[in-house]
Amino acid sequence: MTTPVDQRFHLAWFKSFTPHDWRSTWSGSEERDWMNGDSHVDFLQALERARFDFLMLEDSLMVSDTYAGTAEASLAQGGYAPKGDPALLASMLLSETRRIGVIATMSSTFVPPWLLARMSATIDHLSGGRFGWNCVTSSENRAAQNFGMDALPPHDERYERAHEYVDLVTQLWDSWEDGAVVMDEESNTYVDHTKVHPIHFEGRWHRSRGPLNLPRPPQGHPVICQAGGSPAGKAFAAGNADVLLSLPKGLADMKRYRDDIRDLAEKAGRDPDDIKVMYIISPILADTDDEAREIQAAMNANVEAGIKAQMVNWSATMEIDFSRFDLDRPLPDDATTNGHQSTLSTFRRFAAGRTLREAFTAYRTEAIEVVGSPATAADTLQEAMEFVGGDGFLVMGPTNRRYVHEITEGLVPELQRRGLVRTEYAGAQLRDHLREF
Ligand SMILES: Cc1cc2nc3c(=O)[nH]c(=O)nc-3n(C[C@H](O)[C@H](O)[C@H](O)COP(=O)(O)O)c2cc1C
Repeated sequence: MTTPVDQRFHLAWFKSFTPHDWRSTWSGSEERDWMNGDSHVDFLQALERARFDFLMLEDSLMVSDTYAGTAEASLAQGGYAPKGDPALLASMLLSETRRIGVIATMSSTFVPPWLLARMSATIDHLSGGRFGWNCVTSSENRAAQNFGMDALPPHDERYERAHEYVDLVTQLWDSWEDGAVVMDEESNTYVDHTKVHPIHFEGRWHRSRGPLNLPRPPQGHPVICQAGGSPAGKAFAAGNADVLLSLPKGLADMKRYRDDIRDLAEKAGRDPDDIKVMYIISPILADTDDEAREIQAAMNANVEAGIKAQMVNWSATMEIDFSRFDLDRPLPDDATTNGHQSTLSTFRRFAAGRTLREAFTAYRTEAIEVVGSPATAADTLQEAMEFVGGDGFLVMGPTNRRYVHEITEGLVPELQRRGLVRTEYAGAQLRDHLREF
């Protein structure tokens, strides 16, 4: 008898702790009240009812003034700042849910490793093992200047430092043996000191004596997430991450990217099945395919506003002033970044032979277009996973309640009926969800 192949894939959502969708007709009180966290709680509970693996909270550590040399456009847009601390929000959200995981972004370039190890271990304890760290090396000199540096270290050096950083953080998590807390009243011993070890870490970039001052986290090591796309970024991710957020476009690229990561992981001595590659989607859903196409057309109608928003956003992450460029000419060859290099190189390939206006009009962050009724959208996702081989999708879209429910109450039940996503959590911790299939 042959065992049926488990076709299931993973679902997660990407969000910022910002007034995310404040311009939408359907944002409700979110535009004013986002800072108290309540709407995020509702949002995460909806994702948990739909049995998502996790919510990923992005972060950046600055107010950008790259676009036209002023913070005006960036602050007016309200997309990059204001922004709250995602790890603190994660802690609140996890206390209001029971099974779903939350991954928060923290920078290996700016946060001292001992602090990061402690904060993530604390949240992992508070949540019974449902926390993850999105390990980024950060992308902006403006952020570096908030931490007393003149500029960021160069791109590839940041990944070298990050390798060492993860090694150090992992050793700190392991500095308490499992079972160090004995709570033995007879010998009046809460912690057995022979099971708690300094690490005496002496690296090229980082030093720490250790040990950490709290027991090993429930997951041992909280889940590590990464989104590197450059050669240095991919090597780092393949060696260290449990889950990858990726930017490839189209089925062939998606498959190539995943195969590449799995190869690199194997070369690093890891089981490739321990790494899940998630692809970005922004489904446009409606009762019928025609209606969904109409919504898409209406969304695309305001081209100029969309281009401006994209340029302001990328000016912030890449620290390239896109306002300098003539929209009716191609992207200049000398536009380079010390920030998101793979994002720029993907866009450069896409923009070849197009004016900037044409390129920005046609470019989408999503890996594949998902437009239609829940059944059509489910077909698209199913076919993509059959072609690529796994591992799942990261929804990046407006987080007003209406859109969230279209996904969680419309698309997900359709995927569940087809046996393509889970209907119940099998495990209690975030890594259990990721390794369930
Ligand atoms: C889905 C996704 C989410 C990301 N989130 C963040 C983030 O929250 N903070 C950050 O500084 N960088 C973030 N990045 C940028 C990545 O860490 C990385 O710098 C970028 O993908 C470019 O890869 P590279 O550094 O290897 O060139 C994200 C990238 C992707 C694709």
